[in-house]
Amino acid sequence: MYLGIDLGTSEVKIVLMDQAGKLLADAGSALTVSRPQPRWSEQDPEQWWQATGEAIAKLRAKAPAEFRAVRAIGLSGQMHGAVVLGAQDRVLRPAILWNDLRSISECVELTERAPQLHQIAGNLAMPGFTAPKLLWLAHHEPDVFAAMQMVLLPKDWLRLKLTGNKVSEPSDAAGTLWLDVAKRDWSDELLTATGMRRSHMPRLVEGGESSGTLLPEVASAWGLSPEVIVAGGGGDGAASAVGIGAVNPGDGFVSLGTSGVLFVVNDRFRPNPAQAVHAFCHALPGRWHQMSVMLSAASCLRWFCRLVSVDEATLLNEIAELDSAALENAPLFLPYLSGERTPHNDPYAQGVFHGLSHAHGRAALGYAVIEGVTFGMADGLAALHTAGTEVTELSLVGGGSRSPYWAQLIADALNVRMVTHVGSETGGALGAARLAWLAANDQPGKEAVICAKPPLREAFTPNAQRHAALQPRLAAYREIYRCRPERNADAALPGH
Ligand SMILES: Nc1ncnc2c1ncn2[C@@H]1O[C@H](COP(=O)(O)OP(=O)(O)O)[C@@H](O)[C@H]1O
Ligand SMILES: O=C(CO)[C@@H](O)[C@H](O)COP(=O)(O)O
Repeated sequence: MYLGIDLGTSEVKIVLMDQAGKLLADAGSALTVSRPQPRWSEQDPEQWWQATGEAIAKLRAKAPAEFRAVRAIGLSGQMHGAVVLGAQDRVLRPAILWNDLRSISECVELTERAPQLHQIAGNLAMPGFTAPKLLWLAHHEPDVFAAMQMVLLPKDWLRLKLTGNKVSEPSDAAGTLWLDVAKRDWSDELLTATGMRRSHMPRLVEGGESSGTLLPEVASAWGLSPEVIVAGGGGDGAASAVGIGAVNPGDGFVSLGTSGVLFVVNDRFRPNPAQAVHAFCHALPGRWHQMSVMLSAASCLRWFCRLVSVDEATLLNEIAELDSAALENAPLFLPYLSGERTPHNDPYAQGVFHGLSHAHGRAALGYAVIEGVTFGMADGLAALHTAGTEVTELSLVGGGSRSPYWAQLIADALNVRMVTHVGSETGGALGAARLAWLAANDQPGKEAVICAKPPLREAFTPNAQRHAALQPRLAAYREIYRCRPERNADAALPGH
């Protein structure tokens, strides 16, 4: 048996997978995000650890005998977050998350300090990434920066709690802006630009390699053997890719989680910073990927559902009842509730409802929300096209993949066949379990078996008529962003 733990933004999700790759059980425990100042986004790592313990207890109760047979654990997690450790591995402040936008001017500074940044890291400096956060700390919390001995990514901090080892792996490390992405190793030049050294960084293993075994006290608390291996794992994008078998060049998926991701596998490092496309390492050796990232995707739906006191499934049913005239006349929505990365790299971008009238009820507004997120994905796909990447089929993963209506809308808007697989909604957790299986297995040819595509659940073929009908609305959506008000001077981010 293998466990996959995905430290998401809204939830820790854990899956139990058997030795045939079948999902036996899953469990989760919710997380909250703290926003103590505008544009800040933080979580207390202790909350991650507590939620992981709760989810483990739920999972063990569901399948006690199978749980005891776990041989290896894989980790997946929200990327880019900075967990700053001092002496004795003490956490010095709340973790600064991937959707935190405080380090805007530090991105400009970092780009000036490291002119080679785009070539080495393959990405624009964006406030969500880890390196600018540390420059911000140096400027605003110099005592914390001076006491810092190590920076860990969120899932790698969980690993420290599980194994006592400070280890990361290339797929998540690529999102720090400290990695030489082509070489899959830390870059001394980029570290120096942030006032850091290699000794501040964890050791690197590949995602399907062992990073250590469970600490005896954790093994005993969880009822597992201390010989259980913890695999390198992956950032949640790369781990989700492993979970749905997107492991060969050209394979890709769309993730509708808190964030929105369009991910395509490459056989080599293919940076294209001009379009704010991310170019990172895959969780499997010798492979990279390009990715467009929306800072708010299904989280826009959650936000709207809370505002109008309805759950997602009910709202989506109401949306499905709208006729074509109602869809054509629905308001437009810009999903930039926490700025945007691809294609704008604009932390100042804001959400908009446009074109409201007395005729609109919550279903029309709800439609506008999911359509706006879908148009954000269409922009992401256009950015990947400019970066030379073409796709004909994409898997859909994450919480948003529970809605067949939304899957069809994405197929129609992107003009790409969308598919869901068994386990699609579990996102990175399934991929983490597969990486654990890889780490615990030394059979030749194991990757083709372990990382195969899971059974197909549903396919959504693009409807040409609907694609055409959506084009004027997509054009208007793009125009509304172009009409945004002037921002202040430090909005001059690279690529913006
Ligand atoms: N039935 C549904 N249809 C569409 N979206 C849904 C549904 N149920 C939940 N969601 C959305 O899924 C999102 C959570 O997805 P998840 O992949 O768990 O996110 P994360 O990994 O960021 O924690 C929420 O924003 C929620 O609104
Ligand atoms: O910033 C990114 C990828 O670059 C996000 O994908 C985070 O990794 C958070 O993911 P979710 O919580 O939405 O799964």
